[in-house]
Amino acid sequence: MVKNTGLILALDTKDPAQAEQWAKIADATGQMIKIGMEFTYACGFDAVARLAQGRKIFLDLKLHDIPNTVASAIASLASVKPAMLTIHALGGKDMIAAARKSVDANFLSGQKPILLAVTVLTSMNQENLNSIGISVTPLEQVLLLGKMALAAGADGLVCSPQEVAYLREHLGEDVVLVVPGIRMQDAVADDQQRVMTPAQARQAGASWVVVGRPITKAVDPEAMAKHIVQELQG
Ligand SMILES: O=c1ccn([C@@H]2O[C@H](COP(=O)(O)O)[C@@H](O)[C@H]2O)c(=O)[nH]1
Repeated sequence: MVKNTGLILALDTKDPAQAEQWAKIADATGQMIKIGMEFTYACGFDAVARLAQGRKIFLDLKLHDIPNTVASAIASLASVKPAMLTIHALGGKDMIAAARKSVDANFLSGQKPILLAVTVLTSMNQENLNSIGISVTPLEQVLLLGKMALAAGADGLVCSPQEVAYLREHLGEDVVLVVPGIRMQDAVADDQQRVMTPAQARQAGASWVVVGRPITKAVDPEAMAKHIVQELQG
């Protein structure tokens, strides 16, 4: 049976008023919001905390540094109480294990964020991988990093929708798979390379899809969010 897939709305803006307006769309459709580097660096953590009030947030800062630095950074994020948090799988198993330890030590039980490891960015294709010295396919690289990250303590993975069915086959039904790289049929992909539609991502087995521009740049963002929620419910 195909499970339902949740929608996470990416609030990629430097404007707190704009972010709040989009967050209200997520509230109205009962969805989670994603706050990333753009908003956090432009507006600061007080603004992140204000947006997070009464909401579930996915804090997508893609931490990637030496283990001690990542662990300390995660401790500093505890006050924001994110529901999900990202680190880069490319930081390796020691960094991921340190992130796991820090989540367990610094968040109250019941308030621990889902620790997600970003595998291969959805903006990368085979040529991009080759250019950084990786000769396997995106599919193989995502599985390799995914297995390593889960063994080191991550709760789930960020990958493209194109890898989801393969990961489900190899990693099982329970792993949390959060999936950006979502575009409507025949829409422009922007800087995304490995894309699928919301319905295809659901069919493949995504736990959550992350959608930004297809909603925020739509003529009617709320109507588009509702449409995507419907697609995700089959
Ligand atoms: O591999 C990744 C990891 C994160 N993202 C983030 O998702 C959204 C996608 O936005 P769109 O406008 O729908 O393309 C964005 O915030 C990225 O930072 C990703 O795209 N790929």
